[in-house]
Amino acid sequence: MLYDDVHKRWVPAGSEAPSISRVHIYHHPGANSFRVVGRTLQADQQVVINCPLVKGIKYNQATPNFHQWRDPKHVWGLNFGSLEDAALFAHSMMHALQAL
Ligand SMILES: CC(=O)N[C@@H](Cc1ccccc1Cl)C(=O)N1CCC[C@]12C=C[C@@H]1CC[C@@H](C(=O)N[C@@H]3C(=O)N4[C@@H](C=C[C@H]3C)CC[C@H]4C(=O)O)N1C2=O
Repeated sequence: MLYDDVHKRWVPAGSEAPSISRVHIYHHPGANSFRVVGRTLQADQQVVINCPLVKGIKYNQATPNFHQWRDPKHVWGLNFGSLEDAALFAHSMMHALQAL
């Protein structure tokens, strides 16, 4: 999800209706860079998030299954389908942020 600062509300990332997506953190070892990429599970595999991780990002676990962070232009929010997914993603995110 993306936070629409003008209307003060969360909106689904990507241009289509809200849908379940699979979100990965990709590591590029050569550049030691990380990127969060999410695609819808539907056939179209629309990319709904494609966010490079930069040093200093504060990953906020607002609730056990809703985590959020800011990049220069957006505030991203992930509503996890399970607490296990949330914990796993947070663990990977914290690892990435420490490696930067
Ligand atoms: C200093 C700073 O940047 N602080 C940021 C947070 C932050 C802190 C530290 C580092 C990075 C960041 Cl990102 C901040 O406070 N932000 C970032 C943008 C939005 C927000 C500002 C105001 C609103 C008020 C309510 C609250 C909110 O959105 N809560 C969620 C919520 O209302 N929802 C989502 C789920 C659960 C809730 C937890 C699912 C959909 C909707 C709903 O439940 O229907 N807000 C925020 O989080």
